[in-house]
Amino acid sequence: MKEFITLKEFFIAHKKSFLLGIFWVFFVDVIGLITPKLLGLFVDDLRAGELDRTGILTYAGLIFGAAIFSVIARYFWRIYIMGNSRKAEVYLRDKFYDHLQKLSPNYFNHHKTGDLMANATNDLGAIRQALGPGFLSAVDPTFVLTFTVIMMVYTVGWQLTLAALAPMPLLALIVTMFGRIIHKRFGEVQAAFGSLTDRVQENFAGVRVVKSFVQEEAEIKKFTAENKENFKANLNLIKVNGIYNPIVQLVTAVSFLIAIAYGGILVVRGTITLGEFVTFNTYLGLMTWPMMAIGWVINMWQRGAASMKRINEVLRTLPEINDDQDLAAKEDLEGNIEFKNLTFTYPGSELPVLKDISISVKAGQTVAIIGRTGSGKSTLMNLLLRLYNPPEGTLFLDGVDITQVPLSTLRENIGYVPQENFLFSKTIRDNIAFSGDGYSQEQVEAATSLAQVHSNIVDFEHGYDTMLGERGVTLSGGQKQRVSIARAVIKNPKILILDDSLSAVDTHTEEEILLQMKRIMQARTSLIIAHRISTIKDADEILVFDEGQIIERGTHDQLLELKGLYHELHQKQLLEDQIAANN
Ligand SMILES: Nc1ncnc2c1ncn2[C@@H]1O[C@H](COP(=O)(O)OP(=O)(O)OP(=O)(O)O)[C@@H](O)[C@H]1O
Repeated sequence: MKEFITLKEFFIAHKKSFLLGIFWVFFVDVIGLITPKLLGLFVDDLRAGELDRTGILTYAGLIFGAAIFSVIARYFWRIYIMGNSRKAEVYLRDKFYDHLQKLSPNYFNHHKTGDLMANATNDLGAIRQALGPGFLSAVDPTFVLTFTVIMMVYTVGWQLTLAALAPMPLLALIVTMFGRIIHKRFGEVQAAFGSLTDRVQENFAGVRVVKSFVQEEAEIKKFTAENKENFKANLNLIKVNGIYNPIVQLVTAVSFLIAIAYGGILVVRGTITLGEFVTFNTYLGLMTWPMMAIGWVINMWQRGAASMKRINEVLRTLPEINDDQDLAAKEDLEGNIEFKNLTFTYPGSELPVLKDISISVKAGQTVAIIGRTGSGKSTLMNLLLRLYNPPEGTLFLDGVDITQVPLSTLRENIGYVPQENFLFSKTIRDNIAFSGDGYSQEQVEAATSLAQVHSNIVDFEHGYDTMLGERGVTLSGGQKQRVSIARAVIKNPKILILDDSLSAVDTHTEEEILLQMKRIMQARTSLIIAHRISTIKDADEILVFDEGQIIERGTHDQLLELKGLYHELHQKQLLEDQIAANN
């Protein structure tokens, strides 16, 4: 139960409607006690021959009136109690999503999307069930059981009441025992579902790879196996529920057996009237549901608590990358970057990916990085964006340690074109204006013109309103790259990072983009990672990376003179260009 502390603020804010919900349950349960009493009096009056037509109609009218009150009150308990559970679900889902947005990229490297989706759907559903039907089924039976036992003793005395309720401790035992098994099996259902969602999600995301490797059949088989596991887990839960409910009903039937036998004898002896016997049995009937509900409630609360625990585990994960508490307010950056003897190892890895890197970039300069794949180029940019934490004292912006620059200032001042050009399933305009709502059409077009993609966009039937992704068109690799560039430059950033962002555009377009960029980036800093020498040859400084180290550095001409790796790459690319031209 302590897991529900996460919802403390919610409970406090909504205590009034919780109390109102409880009031309406109380009201319904009190009305529920009237009907059996009326029924008993009716039987006794009928037996005594004291009822005429008006008397019968009066009883019928009273019983009907009680039913009407009960119906109205039930409507209100539903509105308050179920309504609150829905509100709690919304509150928690917002909190959960909010927290996920704050977690570092590294968290998502180690947690499966399917599991997080299961948290956001199944777990939140189980919590809602606990707070809605679970809460109702705790309050309602408590009232019903208490009031009914009092009324039973009042009507027929304690002996018959005690005798009829004798099997109830057994029921409590069964309920607790089954509760544990059900809890365990529910956990298995959750795990199986998480695994299934994970497979589906990954499969759809990688559909092109699956098809190009002709793995449809193999994937279908794997899915079928997971689906069966999911089915088995659910069936195991159904089986235990299937035994549980009849056993509970059997125990209640024993109660009735005692009530009829012993109660019948008391009527014959004249200790109680027939009407009281009817009232008592009707009360006993009222107790069946609360008795069953005890198990149901325990079950539902256990599920809810297990789900809450899983959600709490996520909520209690602190973001690895966060602003220091006593951070000086710094709202702007000039764009001076300095890496000082930086050595970096990814969290959880053993070997460093970057070794003793020292680079100094003055505001307005363009520095380019080239090197073999896996040599640590993107890692350097990840650190500059503080997607990972660099060791203290190794990375400075305008002379301030990066850990002392507020994250919002840092990221708002960087225009980043990632290697994977992820675009959202939204319109092209919305994708470009992703970093803010206030961009005008002119600003969007200026960005796309710079990125040389404006003419492509206006050629689409819906122009800037063209939907991308699952619900729309698929852009070519080069178009995607250029839309990504437009998305970064529209921010007018102090620092622009292009991570292999021109690889899919032809050399002529590349030249155009670079020329335009040079114009707007004069007072800004650019870091360009590329594999093609044509992209970087005009940079103020070019760094050649190999196995996490800078092995050569200088301008294009200086590096050619060195006759090292850069020279080798240059020769290779010249040859490739010549072959392409000949073809
Ligand atoms: N999140 C991570 N956790 C652990 N290791 C990582 C992580 N990201 C990258 N690496 C490793 O760090 C090394 C450098 O990767 P990085 O992406 O920086 O190389 P790169 O030079 O940009 O390569 P490419 O030119 O292919 O993009 C690789 O060996 C890679 O496997």
